[in-house]
Amino acid sequence: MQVRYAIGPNETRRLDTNDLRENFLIETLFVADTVQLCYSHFDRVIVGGAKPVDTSIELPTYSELKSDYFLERRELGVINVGGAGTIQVDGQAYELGKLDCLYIGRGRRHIMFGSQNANDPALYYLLSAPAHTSYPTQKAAQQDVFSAPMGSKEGANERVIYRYIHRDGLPSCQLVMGLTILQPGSVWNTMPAHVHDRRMEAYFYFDLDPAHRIVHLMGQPTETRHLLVANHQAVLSPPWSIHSGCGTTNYSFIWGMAGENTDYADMDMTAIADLR
Ligand SMILES: O=C[C@H](O)[C@@H](O)CC(=O)C(=O)O
Ligand SMILES: [Zn+2]
Repeated sequence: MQVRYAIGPNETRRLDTNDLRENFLIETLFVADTVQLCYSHFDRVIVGGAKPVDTSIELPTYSELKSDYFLERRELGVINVGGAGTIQVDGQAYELGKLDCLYIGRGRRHIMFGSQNANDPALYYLLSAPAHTSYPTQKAAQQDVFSAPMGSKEGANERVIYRYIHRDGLPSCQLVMGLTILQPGSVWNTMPAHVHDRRMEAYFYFDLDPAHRIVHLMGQPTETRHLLVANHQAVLSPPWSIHSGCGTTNYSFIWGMAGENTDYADMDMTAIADLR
């Protein structure tokens, strides 16, 4: 498991391209028959991916956690961005099609990730945060969750936002999680941009043509930086940072947060004209 320390806006403004990428970009989430994880000290969130191809894979525990099993003190949100698969949670099977979500509560010991077809493996995006209590393990299918169209063709940001884990959806201790799908011809996400100093956020970009890139904007609203991001890569957004992006074509992304509250609408907006 990689470990990333939390750094602040004063150090961040002095970083060059490589240092920015080493601190905030997670390049590799899917490696066949493994779990890849990155432990961030921003709200102690773990971001990762599991890609079972020829075999099912068990979520291991890690020496960094000093726990008997991964979810001893944590909760986990999972969204499948690949082919159909099954997740076993203490022997109970949950089938996840593409864009279905599973919330797994604190205290669940044995988590097994499987694919139905090795030629079209499941790709499980993982987001975990410390948890003070145990909420029920529940699946949310994409067609059953709250969704809202956002943006406009004129703004090049016509998109649909799906909320899975949040105050009015699947309950959790800290996790808030969902995804956004941009329409063909739309390229901008999250503009006007916002911060929420009470929560960190991670963006995971998917369904992006491998030849294309996202120009992801981060930093304080008046001190922005950018990261060039490829398909299946994730960005850590500190609580003090904006998170917004413009693609060279359309794409989708999973957003996920942890911190002070599970209120999706808690955002402090910045006017576009105030960005620097
Ligand atoms: O805090 C919430 C998040 O940044 C996202 O949900 C924003 C987003 O999906 C979008 O504008 O497309
Ligand atoms: Zn946000």
